[in-house]
Amino acid sequence: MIASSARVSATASAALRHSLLSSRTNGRRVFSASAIQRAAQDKASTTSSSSRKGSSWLTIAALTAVAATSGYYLFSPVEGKATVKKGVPSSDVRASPEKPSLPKIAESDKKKALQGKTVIFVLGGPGVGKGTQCANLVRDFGFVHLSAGDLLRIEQERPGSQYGELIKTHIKEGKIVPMEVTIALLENSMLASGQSRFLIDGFPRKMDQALKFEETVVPSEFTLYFECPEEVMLKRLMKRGETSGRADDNIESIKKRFRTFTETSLPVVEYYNKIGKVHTVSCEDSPEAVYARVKGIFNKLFNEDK
Ligand SMILES: Nc1ncnc2c1ncn2[C@@H]1O[C@H](COP(=O)(O)OP(=O)(O)OP(=O)(O)O)[C@@H](O)[C@H]1O
Ligand SMILES: O=c1ccn([C@@H]2O[C@H](COP(=O)(O)O)[C@@H](O)[C@H]2O)c(=O)[nH]1
Repeated sequence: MIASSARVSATASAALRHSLLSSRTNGRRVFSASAIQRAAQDKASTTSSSSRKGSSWLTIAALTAVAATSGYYLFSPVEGKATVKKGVPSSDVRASPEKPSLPKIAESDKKKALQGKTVIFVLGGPGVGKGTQCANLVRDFGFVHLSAGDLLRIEQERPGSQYGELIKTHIKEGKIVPMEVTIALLENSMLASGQSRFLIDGFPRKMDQALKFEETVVPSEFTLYFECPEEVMLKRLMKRGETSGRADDNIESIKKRFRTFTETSLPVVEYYNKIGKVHTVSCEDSPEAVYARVKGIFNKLFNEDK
């Protein structure tokens, strides 16, 4: 059986519940950077057992949340260690002295905080229904849903983000954003949530991302793969595009996304399939019918007859 969720303080989980934001696109829920920061700050402030700043992982969660919103955590590895150094990201030597100083987050503390976390990768072509099904799993199985695409869109719009422009052009072109950005966003969100079970939606999209995430964050339990013919996904995306406001829900971007998925992301599914770590679900039917299949898989794996 797969590990169940960790205990979190009532205040912290209430803060997290209240701070979950609905995305503009299709009602799916994700942690926004500011929501994570608020929740983590509440969480850290309720922790009396933390003997000194930076010593408990709850504090780490708060720091990573601050880092997530400041962008400092991204691209700041020091000699291979993901540390935050005196508020100056190693890639940004122009950082001004008035920027806040962030204490170091030791790799070993991060590792400890992430130990035993359950991660399920949710993959499938663009518009197959990953977000729709993840929402059901959040409701019924207490998972935290982290959509890599949504986290990137939030980062793209964060004032002052040094990655905004890069993310924007990659998304429009259906290209894959450099993995350092996406992995940092995912890892920060996992740490800040303080929760134990994660659905990582739309990631990894490339083999190197898969290997890096499993090596530096946490190995995945399995991949939930949603299968669907391209013409069905196209129809869904075009319909969603009528109201989503997404820069990539248009025919030109959709074609590019399909190509990237087939050429770059499908090999990830094939890799996990070869080692027996994929559950495939056909997605042509109604959302309810698809969920009945998904639920069947999760009921067996998590031994919870919902
Ligand atoms: N089984 C289904 N039948 C019909 N429409 C569906 C089904 N599942 C999802 N949809 C609709 O299709 C659109 C795409 O679904 P959703 O956003 O969940 O896909 P996604 O895989 O998360 O997309 P993306 O790859 O862009 O992240 C949405 O408008 C959603 O309401
Ligand atoms: O790991 C990831 C996830 C997403 N992207 C980029 O975002 C868009 C949209 O992703 P959705 O999953 O459809 O929301 C995707 O086409 C990529 O450009 C990424 O680079 N890496």
